[in-house]
Amino acid sequence: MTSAPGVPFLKGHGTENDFVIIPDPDGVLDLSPRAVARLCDRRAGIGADGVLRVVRAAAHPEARSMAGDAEWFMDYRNSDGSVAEMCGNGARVFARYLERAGLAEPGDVALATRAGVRRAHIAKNGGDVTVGMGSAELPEARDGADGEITVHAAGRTWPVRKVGMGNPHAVAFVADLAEAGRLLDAPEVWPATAYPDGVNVEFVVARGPRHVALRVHERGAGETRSCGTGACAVMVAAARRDGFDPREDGAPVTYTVEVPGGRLEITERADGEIEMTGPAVIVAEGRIDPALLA
Ligand SMILES: N[C@@H](CCC[C@H](N)C(=O)O)C(=O)O
Repeated sequence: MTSAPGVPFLKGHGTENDFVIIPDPDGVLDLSPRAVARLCDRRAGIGADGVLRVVRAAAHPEARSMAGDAEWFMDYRNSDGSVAEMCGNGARVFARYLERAGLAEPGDVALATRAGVRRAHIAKNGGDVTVGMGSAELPEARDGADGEITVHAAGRTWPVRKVGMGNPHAVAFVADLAEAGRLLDAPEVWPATAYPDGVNVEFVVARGPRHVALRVHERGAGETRSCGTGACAVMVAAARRDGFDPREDGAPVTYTVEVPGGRLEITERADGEIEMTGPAVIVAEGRIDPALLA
């Protein structure tokens, strides 16, 4: 019996942030930025916000040092082919893939990412996945000599809170999510020097006590239906705005973060660690025509 031609893939999503998953345990695939962009093209490719390549940590130069702590490396790429440090929704879908492929049991699994080792907990029977997202970096809102950081979209301007979740975020509180307009282009953040490597921008409204909703424009992907790291950045910015700081309060705080594609529960613990819980679904699997990867 001969095996079917093409490169195996799966398609999955977490709160409708969708991914092409490519198992490549030995790290032999040459996944160029062009190939990633073609895979993610919603008309000429499979279509996705990003690619999750599943590589044994020991087989990847960027992850080898983590191989003692995590067997699998999440090689995440944005839909334009660029590399990002971390993807929160992707981490849940990655864990779900490991479970489905028999590479991890329901329960705890460690994942190597470019932002470091992250620990996930996979609930039984296809239930939610929780990921330990690390702690947030919250520099002062003011950016040194450059003054206040602002974001501009649809002819309006808002101040932003700068938050690092392994990757960069600019969080703007708005009165209405529609104020940001259609977000066909990346919102402009000033000064550009505040984010030398580009930025993910979140617009946020309050929905109730410890309950917010967001829209996001992702670096390298455009407006998406959800962003896990973005939701964590928003949760921390909202918590500080509401007067919660678990490290000082000595008590955890949990927020519900609504995204266009669903909802996430996010807790900041007293030690600063942020835990995000949400769905992770695999919807299809198949084979990629090698011409698409050329
Ligand atoms: N959708 C992701 C974030 C993906 C990376 C981001 N676009 C970046 O370039 O930093 C998430 O769920 O966190």
